[in-house]
Amino acid sequence: MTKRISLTRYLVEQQRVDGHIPGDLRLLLEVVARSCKSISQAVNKGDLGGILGAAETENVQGEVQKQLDIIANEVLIEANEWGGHLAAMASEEMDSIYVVPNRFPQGEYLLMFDPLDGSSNIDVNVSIGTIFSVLKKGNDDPDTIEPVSEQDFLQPGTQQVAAGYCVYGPQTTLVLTVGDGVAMFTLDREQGSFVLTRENVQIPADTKEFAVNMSNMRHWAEPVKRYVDECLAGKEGPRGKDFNMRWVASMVADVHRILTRGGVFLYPWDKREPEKPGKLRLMYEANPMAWLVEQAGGAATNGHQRILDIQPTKLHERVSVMLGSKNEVDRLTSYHSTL
Ligand SMILES: O=P(O)(O)OC[C@H]1O[C@](O)(COP(=O)(O)O)[C@@H](O)[C@@H]1O
Ligand SMILES: [Mg+2]
Ligand SMILES: [Mg+2]
Repeated sequence: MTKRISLTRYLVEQQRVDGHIPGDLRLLLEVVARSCKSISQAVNKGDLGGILGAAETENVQGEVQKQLDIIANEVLIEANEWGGHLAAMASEEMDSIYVVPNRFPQGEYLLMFDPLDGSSNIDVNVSIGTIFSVLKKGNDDPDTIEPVSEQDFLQPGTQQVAAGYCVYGPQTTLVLTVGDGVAMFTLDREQGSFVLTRENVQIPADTKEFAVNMSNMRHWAEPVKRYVDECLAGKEGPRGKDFNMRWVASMVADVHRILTRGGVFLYPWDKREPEKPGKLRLMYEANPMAWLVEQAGGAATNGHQRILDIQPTKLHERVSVMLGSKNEVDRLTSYHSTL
């Protein structure tokens, strides 16, 4: 029988044997994983838990919140605030940062999350997830301790010390990187623990599968139109091969498929709201996914710049996203520089 490695053991090994993460970060990630387990339980209850449907509120982005958006946000805040490893948190569902109250032990990390990604899929029983990213508070000098502010969060994705997501689908799977490749853990519901099921995940450099919301095609910029047109032209077109298309409308599920079997995911800028760089949020959607994809040998760009190099200017900053199989992302980048 093959040895089962729990998430806890994997993290201990990352800390002790490989020296990749400090003890504080390990404990923080365990709390995040426990929160995902609770969210998974709430998600699984569905109608039985009375938690489906919209809440009567909007988030800072003007999107109608679902009850589960709010529940997942509360689970993450409540579980993490007393853990002792965090200075502050930020979420898609909160206008500004949440500073850990000083009645709780303080830590040096900053946790950001999209508590429930793919909200439009909650009520129709399609995969959804939680995305998270961990940064270190910039100022470590104990003599000049300043209160944590939004400014502390505005670090490029290259500064992440851990990132991942948990997808609530037919299985609940937590996917994680601490900068040492990508590992996947499946929730064993009977045992109540995450078990390592894939290590050293690799995205093939080439693919025949793309993911994009085609209904927006008429709004896209020329380079994206060209790329998708060429995929659609199939064997008879310049690519000389047929492509398949998938669009779950939950970024977690689409990225999970790409990490599992390759592909390319696009949520590009479009002219419906030309002043916004894109729909997805840089800090807690694009950055963690971009790091996971790069750690698996793929690439992630906004068309002009590597996503992880973008210097954020605000917490809820948006970004155009193209990520996945490296050769496809490189092709998209080249189309942006020539058109
Ligand atoms: O409905 P659209 O326009 O295709 O958008 C789908 C995209 O929006 C998102 O749902 C945004 O996430 P939230 O549900 O967290 O707002 C992505 O997960 C997904 O890729
Ligand atoms: Mg989201
Ligand atoms: Mg969300």
